[in-house]
Amino acid sequence: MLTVSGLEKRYDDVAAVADVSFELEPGSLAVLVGRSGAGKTTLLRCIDGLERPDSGSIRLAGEPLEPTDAALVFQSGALLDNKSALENVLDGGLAREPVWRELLGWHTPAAKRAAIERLHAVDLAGYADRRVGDLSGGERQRVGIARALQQEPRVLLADEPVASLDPATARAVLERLAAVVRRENLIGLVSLHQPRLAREVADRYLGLSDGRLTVNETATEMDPDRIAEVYHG
Ligand SMILES: Nc1ncnc2c1ncn2[C@@H]1O[C@H](COP(=O)(O)OP(=O)(O)OP(=O)(O)O)[C@@H](O)[C@H]1O
Repeated sequence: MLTVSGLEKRYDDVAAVADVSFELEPGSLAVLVGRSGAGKTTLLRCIDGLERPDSGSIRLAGEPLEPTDAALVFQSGALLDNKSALENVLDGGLAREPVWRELLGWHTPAAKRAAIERLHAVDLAGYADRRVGDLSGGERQRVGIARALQQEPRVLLADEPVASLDPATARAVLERLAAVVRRENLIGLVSLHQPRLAREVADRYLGLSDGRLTVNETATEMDPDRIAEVYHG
């Protein structure tokens, strides 16, 4: 269980995240919704350890969440175009390897095997040697997911992971992400701007408004009108 309690992050006089508390279960995908500026990115960055909250706590199974417990899916634009899909995925795991390996860019056979499995998990089994710059937007985004999985996270986070994709590709990428979360019993939290896609993958909705948590409901508790309201209100 991921337990966020009383989380607060301020930028000068703006509370980007204000007294936010919720719990998320392993094996389920929560969709984070809210208008532009509601605090979604800030919340995801706090959980990933990229921002230091001003107060509150983030715990995993009762222990403080370590930075290596969570991985944020890289935006596809942040991948290295001149490297292969496999190399981009392997780079995701570098933080877990000794510094000398990181400096030399050497990877163990076990890390390579794991990276190939990650590519397989996102339906890119035959793409290991393909240059990322030559892949489609949806394929690139799936490399981004595989790269995050290479960190062996228990919490998988993504900020607008399908924003730049056409609807059919966006659905395929999200379905793959949801399948991995469920199969590997991860705690998934993804911000999404598209209500229709959210309906297809969400196990739970978390809604932010001016930094405050205004929605925390399971997908089965939410009727379609309410989902529309959450997105527009
Ligand atoms: N580094 C920063 N310095 C100052 N203010 C910031 C910073 N990052 C975010 N903010 C402010 O915090 C609030 C929340 O921003 P955040 O990016 O978390 O919202 P968001 O819901 O992710 O928005 P969007 O959907 O547009 O990405 C906004 O008022 C924003 O201007």
